[in-house]
Amino acid sequence: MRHAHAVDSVRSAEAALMATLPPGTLMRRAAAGLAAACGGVLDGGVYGRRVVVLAGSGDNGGDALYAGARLAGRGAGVTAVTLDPDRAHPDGLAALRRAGGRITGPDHAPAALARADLVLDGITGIGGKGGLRPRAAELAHAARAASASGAVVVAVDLPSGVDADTGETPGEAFRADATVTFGTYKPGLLVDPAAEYAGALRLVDIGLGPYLPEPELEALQHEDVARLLPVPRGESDKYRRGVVGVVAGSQRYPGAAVLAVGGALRGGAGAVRYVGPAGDAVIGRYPETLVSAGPPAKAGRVQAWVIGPGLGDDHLARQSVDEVLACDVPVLIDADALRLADRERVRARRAPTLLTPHAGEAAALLDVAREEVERARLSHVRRLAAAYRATVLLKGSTTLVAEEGAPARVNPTGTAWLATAGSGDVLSGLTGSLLAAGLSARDAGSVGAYLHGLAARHTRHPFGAHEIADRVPYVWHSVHPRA
Ligand SMILES: NC(=O)C1=CN([C@@H]2O[C@H](COP(=O)(O)OP(=O)(O)OC[C@H]3O[C@@H](n4cnc5c(N)ncnc54)[C@H](OP(=O)(O)O)[C@@H]3O)[C@@H](O)[C@H]2O)[C@@H](O)CC1
Ligand SMILES: [K+]
Repeated sequence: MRHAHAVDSVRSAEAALMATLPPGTLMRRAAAGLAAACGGVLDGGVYGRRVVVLAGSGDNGGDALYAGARLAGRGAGVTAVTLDPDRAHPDGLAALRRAGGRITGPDHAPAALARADLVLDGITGIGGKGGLRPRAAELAHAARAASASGAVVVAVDLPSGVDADTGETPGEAFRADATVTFGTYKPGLLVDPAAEYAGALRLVDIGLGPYLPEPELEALQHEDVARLLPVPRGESDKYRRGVVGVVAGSQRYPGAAVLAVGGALRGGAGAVRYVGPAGDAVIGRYPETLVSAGPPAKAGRVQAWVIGPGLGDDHLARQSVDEVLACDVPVLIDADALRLADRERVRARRAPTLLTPHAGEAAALLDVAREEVERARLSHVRRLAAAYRATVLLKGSTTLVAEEGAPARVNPTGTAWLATAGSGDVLSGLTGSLLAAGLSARDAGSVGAYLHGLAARHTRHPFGAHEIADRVPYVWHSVHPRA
């Protein structure tokens, strides 16, 4: 599992750890890890390469200057550009001077950057507030130009200008090829739009671990998913493995039913029961489906319901949403059903409810503009989870799963190729199937998003949504070969 902690937690852990160590130890650890990581990103090694350190006035600049000193010690030509020469980290400057580095002011930045092989962004880290101020923004522009001419930009702890806690980018920010972060990930490194500025992530262990509280955010890795995947046992039969009911599709959109059932068949439940008017299309593609014309209340027992893809909003759709919400089993609410599900009824449910909106649907439920949700995804997914007292999976470039009282989850496997018609229908079926197989709403949401993203990454693009469903068994096997 990858963990991300809020700035306040990092600061408290740092203070507790620092009290046990000689002064300067943590910065030395950070700088050593940073310098080693820089060596790794420079093809052909450090010796003789031109490094430009952009140093702000806080400890983030200190880290960058100390790392610059180490790189100079390994034979790099290092120039530090201090944003404010009178306030730059004095010990860091002294270390760099001793190692043979040059120190200059912002006026000389364009010339230095034009020849750089490597740029270290040490303007702000977790102490940054708001978008970059004008002089720092100019350096970010100059670094972008250097990057376009082939320099590698490495952000120190965070790309300067992104919000560490929220993943928001309130103004100008650095764009990095890689970010070397210290002690723990920060939410802003994992959540878009900021995550897009961070490039490849590298964590340097500085010993904070024992002092960190519960994370703000976590991201499942292969081994976590392998542990959570439902695996049939010797005594399993199709009912014990779980039956997932799918209420989807309409005369107008039969394809949504086919895609949701396609996802559901690949999510580990023992059987898929389809309820709705698209039974012929579903059976034509997936003859193993148990089909009934409806309504859901008469369809027979299921361990979880998925309702919404292509459902429409006619009388039948409303009745189906009512009946499904009345069931005492987990329910996944997607697409059209999000609009039809009464908030108070969802809040009153005792069995788990999982809402799976994209940004536009989440915005409509919260009565805000879509751009607001996209700008601050983490806070909006949390607001929605609180408003509905439910688990919420917010789809998008970095899919998030939130539930009150637990760390939010961010999906690390997403790809922009998933922005294709019907992709959400497959996800809802797949995730509902995991619910029926016994996973909690939070686990089902995050495992569903993980497999869905991974399947897309392993499908040749451009692809149609049904191909994602077809690819799930392959990635399931790659995550858990023995299951
Ligand atoms: N915690 C840990 O465990 C460890 C932390 N470590 C390191 O310390 C870093 C935190 O250092 P920090 O607290 O000194 O703050 P930092 O990020 O340098 O920023 C403050 C400076 O930025 C400026 N500034 C602010 N906003 C700005 C803006 N929009 N645009 C432009 N400038 C802006 C602000 O200016 P001021 O407001 O003072 O005028 C001030 O000069 C952390 O990220 C990590 O790298 C490691 O060494 C080891 C362990
Ligand atoms: K930085």
